[in-house]
Amino acid sequence: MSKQAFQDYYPEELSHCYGCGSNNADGHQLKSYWLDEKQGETIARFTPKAYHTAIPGFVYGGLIASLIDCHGTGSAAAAAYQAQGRVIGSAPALRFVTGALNVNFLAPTPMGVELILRGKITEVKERKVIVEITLSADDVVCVSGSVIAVKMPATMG
Ligand SMILES: CCCCCCCC(=O)SCCNC(=O)CCNC(=O)[C@H](O)C(C)(C)COP(=O)(O)OP(=O)(O)OC[C@H]1O[C@@H](n2cnc3c(N)ncnc32)[C@H](O)[C@@H]1OP(=O)(O)O
Repeated sequence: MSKQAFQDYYPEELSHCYGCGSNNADGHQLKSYWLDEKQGETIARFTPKAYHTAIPGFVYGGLIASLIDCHGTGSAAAAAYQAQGRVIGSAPALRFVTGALNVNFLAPTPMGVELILRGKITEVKERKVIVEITLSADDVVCVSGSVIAVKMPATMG
């Protein structure tokens, strides 16, 4: 696993994201890493707080969607650097936003355990990266999803 999170390379001015920005004290501050860079596999971990409850004992689906979203866009940025043979974080910055987010809730996600997000890069183009993601709790895949990440338009930053 890589030591530094992809989000740690985001510049200060782009680190306010509710899902993964280190400058957002009220956000989730999700951190994503390479699990196996050669295979295009990434990982993130998150333990929901009590207020992330949907029904007592189970995690709110909107939280799960945002974790998949940010693990996807972070993984996309890392994959884009990799595809260009560049060191992650080097200038000019490569940043991705969500073009499309698909989430399938396969089984209820229990509260009280660490959730594991695994990403697999399935397509890398100059302006678009697709990441397939699963979310597991206690080794059970509770959610699958995908993110179509598109290079951040100049109008956004
Ligand atoms: C910096 C870190 C930030 C972390 C971000 C965290 C995640 C977020 O919450 S981001 C905020 C939510 N997202 C947004 O607000 C984005 C708003 N949308 C936009 O700005 C634009 O529609 C944008 C950038 C997604 C696409 O722009 P557009 O000019 O249409 O892209 P374009 O260059 O034509 O398309 C590139 C590729 O993406 C595909 N694509 C674009 N949008 C979509 C979509 N909605 N669904 C599927 N595919 C899409 C195109 O088909 C094209 O694919 P291909 O190359 O295979 O033909």
